[in-house]
Amino acid sequence: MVPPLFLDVLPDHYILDMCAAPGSKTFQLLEIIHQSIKPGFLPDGLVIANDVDVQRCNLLIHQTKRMCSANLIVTNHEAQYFPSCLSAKDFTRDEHGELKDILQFDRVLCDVPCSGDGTLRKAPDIWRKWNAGMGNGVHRLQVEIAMRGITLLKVGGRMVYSTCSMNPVENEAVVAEILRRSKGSVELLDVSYELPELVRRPGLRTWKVRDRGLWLATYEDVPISRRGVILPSMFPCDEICTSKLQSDSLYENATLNNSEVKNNCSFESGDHCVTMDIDNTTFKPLTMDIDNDPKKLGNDVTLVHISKDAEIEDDCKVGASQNDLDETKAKVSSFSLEHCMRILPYDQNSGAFFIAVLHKISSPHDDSVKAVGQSNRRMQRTQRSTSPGLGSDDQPVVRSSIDIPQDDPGVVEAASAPGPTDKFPSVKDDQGAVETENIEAFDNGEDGNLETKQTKENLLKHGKWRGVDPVVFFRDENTINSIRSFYGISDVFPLDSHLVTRNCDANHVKRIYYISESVRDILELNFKVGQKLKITSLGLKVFERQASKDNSGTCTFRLSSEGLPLLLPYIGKQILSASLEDFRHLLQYRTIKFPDFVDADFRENASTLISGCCVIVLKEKNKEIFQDDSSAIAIVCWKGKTNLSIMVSQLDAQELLERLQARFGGQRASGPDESDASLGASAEMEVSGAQVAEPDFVE
Ligand SMILES: C[S@@+](CC[C@H](N)C(=O)[O-])C[C@H]1O[C@@H](n2cnc3c(N)ncnc32)[C@H](O)[C@@H]1O
Repeated sequence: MVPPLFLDVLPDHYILDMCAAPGSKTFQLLEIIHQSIKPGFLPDGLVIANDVDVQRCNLLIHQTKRMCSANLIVTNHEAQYFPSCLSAKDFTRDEHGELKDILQFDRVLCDVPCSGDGTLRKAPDIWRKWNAGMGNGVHRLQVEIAMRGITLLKVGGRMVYSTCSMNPVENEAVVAEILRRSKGSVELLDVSYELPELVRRPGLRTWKVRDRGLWLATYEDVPISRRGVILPSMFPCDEICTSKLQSDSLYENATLNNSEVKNNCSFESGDHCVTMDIDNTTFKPLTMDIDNDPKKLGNDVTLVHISKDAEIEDDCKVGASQNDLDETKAKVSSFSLEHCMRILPYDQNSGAFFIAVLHKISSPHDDSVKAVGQSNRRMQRTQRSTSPGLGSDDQPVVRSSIDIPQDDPGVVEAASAPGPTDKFPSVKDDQGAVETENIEAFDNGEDGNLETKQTKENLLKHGKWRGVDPVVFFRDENTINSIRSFYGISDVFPLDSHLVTRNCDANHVKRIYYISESVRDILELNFKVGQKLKITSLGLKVFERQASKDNSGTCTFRLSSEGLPLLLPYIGKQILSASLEDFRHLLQYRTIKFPDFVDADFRENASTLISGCCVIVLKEKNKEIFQDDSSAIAIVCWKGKTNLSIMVSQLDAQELLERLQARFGGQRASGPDESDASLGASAEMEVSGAQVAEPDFVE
């Protein structure tokens, strides 16, 4: 997947994947932070993978299990209200004046929900379902999520905004709105030199908005009745504006007049936007002459030439009457949106998708904090008095997974119509604002505001999220010591304060998870601020309670397969190496009686292990055990009175057998499933001298 590749991720980065499920990009991000790390070590960074849909979160947890990462937290929030965990009461600043104790990220991936028209190739039913309203319907949410991402981004950090749509309303319009709102503290990066092998096309700087069969060139063309649905930010510029910083010939013939704001300009003429001296009746807008010759596209992203007085080339005339097109002239965005990337299916046989790479240059200025907060409140008051109410449009309504009570004023505000001079309305950005902090300048509200009515309702009294098991540090010393001693886990490997469970009752803990230092820091911050993070899953499952038929002398917690790669280099007891032949037999027959092992030494050593969980490592190159080799293959087993059984699922065992075959060759191994079915599942089979027997642990 391409978007994560533009994030320029390092192993020590704190990364937020805002809309992460089903997790293919999260997986990639985890791979990147882990890739240069030695076995038994963890990167300093972490990934927080968030999704509003709890079922999709579960899918993500399942998908990312294969990464065996202790550096992952999965959360379940509406991304636009993702908490920054700032405790308004007791925040502090470090020596550089940066806020401490606040959740901010080096990298943010903002792979937002979109209309998905770029996935047509693999989802052909989109041909039937698609309509222009789909893009218009998600634009607001996309901006809100992206703005939240910018707020949560550290100064100097990078955010990638991506969709799998080609609709400019979901793409360039969102990026332009981010730049407009951030007033110079965020820049759109030109990454044409990064990933040169990727064929990409430049972002658009001009487009029209389609609504109910009409092509709309400016917000002024939007019928009053549609202004709750079609927003100013959907247009290249919701005023006739261009950047005074842009001194190139593109705009040199335009008469710039900083003092005049015409055309119901809805936002302040700041650093990035000045108005042109125009008259609505006589003005011929600057238009773009986009060279669409595919041969000249590709890596060259500086394709946009603007010729004064040229007519807009509207490449999407289907359904638009010529009148529509003649009467409305599309505006040109003042931002360098050509730095965005459009990836088209036929350039390199992929899906179509859009990527913009943003860089946070500075914290927003204090005055912009007030301006944004005040203008939103002003706007909301206007809306309260002018709102036509819900249900007045035919666009898809974007709702969160959390049911919003009908009487919630925020919802009415969100769906109501902004007046022509209103900025883009934001839901619930008005509750208890603390206007003194820079962090909220980009915000739909600062942390206190983000704890919306809905989330407060879901956060029960004692810092516990409804429907989610609490996260608790596992500090039961007796159990930790018994685990350490049973498996001979080296003191070098820290267990204290790295183990968590999802059960407050230490006596009934079933699973214990290992968390990296970075995850632990976030968790401690989360406790400090009253558990604002709704954590669905975290860390790496390392130990599981295991009942056995004979409990004498054994440890009540077995090792988990997921956690084994991390613990392997530190395990000193209950570990043996087996020859390829015996290892294969174990995988094939799952339980083998000691006399049936081929290697006499292994037979002897296995029978003298303490009953209970143990680890069998595949012996290679005559080395006895080489646990700290990243290519070491090991499985969790159970030593019974008379036999050894693997604690690996049938499917995983089969996959491992296939990998062994690919790596070492030899006959393709078949599991008992593929053997003579007439023997029956309970029958003892003799294949290559190995016998299937009953395991001694309770499954
Ligand atoms: C394009 S998909 C993300 C794909 C994902 N990044 C991947 O690579 O597998 C968009 C995701 O956004 C989630 N979503 C929709 N609205 C959301 C919101 N308000 N906050 C967070 N996630 C949201 C959807 O559940 C969906 O999983």
